[in-house]
Amino acid sequence: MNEPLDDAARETLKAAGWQAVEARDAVTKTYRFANFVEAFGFMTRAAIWAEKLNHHPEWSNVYKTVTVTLTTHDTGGLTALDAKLAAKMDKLAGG
Ligand SMILES: C[C@H](O)[C@H](O)[C@H]1CNC2=NC(N)=NC(=O)C2=N1
Repeated sequence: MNEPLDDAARETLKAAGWQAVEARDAVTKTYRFANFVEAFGFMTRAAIWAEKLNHHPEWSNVYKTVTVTLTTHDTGGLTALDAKLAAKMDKLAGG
């Protein structure tokens, strides 16, 4: 779980719309929802999963958009935990 993410898993993230962040080993995605309640509902559900996985996003919300950055702080880069949380968030966002 704590090894750097392999190339295949990085490709999977890219294909799912997660973009590489410049100057650090992280990925980012902006979700756009119908309204603020949908956006905040997503964050609430994602937060419960993040706590369950003990893996937490860097994120921000402006009205109906939620911008998420994922990386593993303990290792300073992407790991399987980020791939797992990314997939979970995509599912919760309906994607
Ligand atoms: C002690 C605890 O397991 C760690 O601080 C966890 C909590 N959540 C985390 N979240 C993320 N994104 N990266 C981490 O390295 C991390 N570490």
